Amino acid sequence: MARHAIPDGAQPVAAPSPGMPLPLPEEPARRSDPAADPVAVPAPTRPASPDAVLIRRTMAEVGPVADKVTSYFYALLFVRHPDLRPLFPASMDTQRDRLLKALLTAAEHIDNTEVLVAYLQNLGRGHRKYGTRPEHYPAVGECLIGALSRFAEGIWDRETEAAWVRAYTTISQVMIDAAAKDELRAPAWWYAEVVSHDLRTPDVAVITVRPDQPYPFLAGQYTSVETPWWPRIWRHYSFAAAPRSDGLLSFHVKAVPAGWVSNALVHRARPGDIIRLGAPAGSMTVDHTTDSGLLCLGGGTGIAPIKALVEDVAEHGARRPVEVFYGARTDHDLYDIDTMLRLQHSHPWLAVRPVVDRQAHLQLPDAVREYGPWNEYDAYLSGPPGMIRSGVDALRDVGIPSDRIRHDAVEELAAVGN
Ligand SMILES: NC(=O)C1=CN([C@@H]2O[C@H](COP(=O)(O)OP(=O)(O)OC[C@H]3O[C@@H](n4cnc5c(N)ncnc54)[C@H](O)[C@@H]3O)[C@@H](O)[C@H]2O)C=CC1
Repeated sequence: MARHAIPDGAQPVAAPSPGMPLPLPEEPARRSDPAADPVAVPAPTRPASPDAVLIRRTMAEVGPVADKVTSYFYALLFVRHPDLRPLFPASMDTQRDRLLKALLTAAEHIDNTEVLVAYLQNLGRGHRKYGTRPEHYPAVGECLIGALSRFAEGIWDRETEAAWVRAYTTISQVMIDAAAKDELRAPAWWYAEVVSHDLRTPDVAVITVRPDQPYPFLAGQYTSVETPWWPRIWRHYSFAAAPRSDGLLSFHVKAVPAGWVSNALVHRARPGDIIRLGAPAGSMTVDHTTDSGLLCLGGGTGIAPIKALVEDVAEHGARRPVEVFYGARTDHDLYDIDTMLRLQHSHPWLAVRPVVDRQAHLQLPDAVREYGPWNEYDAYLSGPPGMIRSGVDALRDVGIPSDRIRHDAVEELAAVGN
């Protein structure tokens, strides 16, 4: 999927010790899958546990000074545990708010074990590529509690500390166990050689890489990418093709202002360069047990995973109707329209409708309302966060139930740093 830039994974968390804080968010959880996007799941209605009350009270207390808490936490961590500094990127800019976001997510779901565990397992697996080890967790926990107790001084007491210690202990154990299990079946990362680099517009490149060992994934998923020029800075990109027999993977990357990784990939990477890939993630995948139609909205480079989904349906041989709405600001930005039209030509069940903002005088989600009916369709959205939000609203309006609308997590998309 080559999603262009989805948020970047978190960096290593370091961590907890008996009782510490939480880890950083990592893989972008995409779409409305509880495991991927715990934030999307409604909070349970049963009364909060005493620990949850104390944890949420702490979060409310430190919320207004979140930046200070985060800076202090990292300062403590690096001063007390300098051996952990190399696990993090040289520049901590994009790293900073990841910790707090993870904390908020975990705190929000502290009583919702099923959702929290799925989220933390994903986080634990994703931390393998940072070199995070079980012995790092206590250090993170200790410094997290140190930072929280300082900035929540007014409400901090023994019970609050004990609640954080219990929560952090559980959190870190779930992450450690998930990483250990994953270690038995997959590498922590893959090296991949750039084999082609096709600059489609001045700022969009289609990049194809060859991983050093088999890379199993599903169409619609994404991965994390680290370039040799910005060590330990990882960004998420969707795979732009379904799994291929030659094992090659491709991504669509748009260079965005101040996007270190995206600019390096678009303007610097050349065949022969070696990048690193994290594990595949995301659940915006096709359910092959049904024969419902697929209604796909791809905005800009968000067309990448949509193309992978179309190829996936084609490979499964099912004649399911697939309708793709491909949105772009100008004709020129429809950089992959030829590929999509070729697919349409080969597959009678596929309809591709380009929607150019300036010509259509409307945006992608509005165009969908002019077609239909869509009640027999599953919907897939991929693109900028604003498009996902208004797209979900539009799709619900035309009668598609929420559980049939798939996309990566908007929170993560919004955090894309590129
Ligand atoms: N799996 C995913 O969800 C993926 C997401 N992306 C994300 O897609 C974005 C692509 O960026 P660009 O190519 O610059 O796209 P862009 O900003 O040029 O937007 C492309 C099209 O999306 C629609 N759109 C944009 N904002 C909208 C809004 N607020 N409401 C309704 N429709 C809207 C319009 O039709 C627009 O022409 C990046 O943010 C990237 O992170 C990219 C690949 C995969």
